[in-house]
Amino acid sequence: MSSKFTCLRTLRLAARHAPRRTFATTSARRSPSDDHVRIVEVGPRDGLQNEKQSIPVATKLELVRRLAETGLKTIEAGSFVSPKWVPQMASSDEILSQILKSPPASSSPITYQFLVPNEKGLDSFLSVYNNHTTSSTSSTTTPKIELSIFTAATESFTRKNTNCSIAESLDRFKPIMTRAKDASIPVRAYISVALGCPYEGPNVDPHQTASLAVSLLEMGADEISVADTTGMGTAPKTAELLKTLFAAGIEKKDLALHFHDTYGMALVNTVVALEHGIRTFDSAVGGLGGCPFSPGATGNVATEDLVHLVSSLGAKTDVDMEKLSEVGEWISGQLGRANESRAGKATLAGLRRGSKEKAKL
Ligand SMILES: CC(C)(COP(=O)([O-])OP(=O)([O-])OC[C@H]1O[C@@H](n2cnc3c(N)ncnc32)[C@H](O)[C@@H]1OP(=O)([O-])[O-])[C@@H](O)C(=O)NCCC(=O)NCCSC(=O)C[C@@](C)(O)CC(=O)[O-]
Repeated sequence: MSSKFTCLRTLRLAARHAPRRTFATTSARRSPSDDHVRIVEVGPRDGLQNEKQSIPVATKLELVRRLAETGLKTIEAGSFVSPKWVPQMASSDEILSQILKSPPASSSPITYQFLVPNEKGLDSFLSVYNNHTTSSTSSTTTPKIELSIFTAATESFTRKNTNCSIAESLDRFKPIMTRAKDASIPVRAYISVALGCPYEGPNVDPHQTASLAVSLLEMGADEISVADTTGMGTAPKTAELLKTLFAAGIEKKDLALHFHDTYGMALVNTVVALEHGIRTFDSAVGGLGGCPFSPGATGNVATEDLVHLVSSLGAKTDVDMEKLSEVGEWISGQLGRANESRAGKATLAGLRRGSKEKAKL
């Protein structure tokens, strides 16, 4: 154990002082062009995992189907974690199976992502995945599937979330990475609580996040999603974190940012990240979400608000704002919760006004 911590400390020091480095990965990285922002819609997973009421699989699948029609190209659809820890995600095998069996209709190919915390989760995932991706299946109709692993920038959160230390979480990932690469499945890696921890407070050392990102990229991760799980992030902290990541040799195209909007700072932090050249962001339709292991943290930044922000800056997401806003309103109604997207609600109000005026003519 102590040697792993020593190793992390060494990496951390290296991240502080090292010249820029490059990482070899096996799959093509996404690098959206400068005026294009890639959105990873996490509503069906991060958005639903914390809901206390049981949500029918049909509703989850309907959410995925409706999101697929909006122009979103990456949707996180479930997670193969322990049902004792996160009961809401227990149906992820069925979700994956249905997506593979009858992919939701969409105008362009969609990538679906699933979380796996350990080899047991990977086994469950692969038993469904391999069953559907036999040689008889046409690769043009099979949707793209990716895996996500997750760790955190503080020991306390890692322990609460995954019942292990940070070093142990990295050890768990090594066989997952090897087996995923053998199956040609890209792997995304999350680093939670990078801008504030519910157990250790708002000041999380950005060098710790940089060290972890370096380890995960060296292990073969195709993308690092750096998460502000608690929403404690601010504009200066976001800028400092990004500068630290870049100084450690991590490139813009390696990174996604994942903001929760607990303090209403998510869009401000997004602008800071855009100014630093980041072009991939995670969000959840209707502002759904919250992590069961981050008490008090509220939803992800709403996808509708993110799309509106990006378009207000003259950049593109290829997402149909009206369709997306309808999805946010629909899923909020299904869950009996308020729609948290201001831009979504404003868009719908505008649509209703427009149709009333048309009806008068
Ligand atoms: C990581 C473990 C599994 C370790 O959990 P553990 O209890 O240490 O594992 P274990 O190996 O001792 O196993 C305990 C029981 O769980 C079972 N088990 C063990 N693994 C699995 C599995 N994969 N699938 C199904 N079952 C599993 C295992 O079979 C056993 O069952 P029992 O013998 O007691 O009947 C557990 O801590 C866990 O599932 N945690 C869930 C963490 C989670 O889902 N958190 C939310 C997602 S992360 C997040 O939201 C943050 C993110 C990504 O959005 C970014 C951000 O905003 O920060």
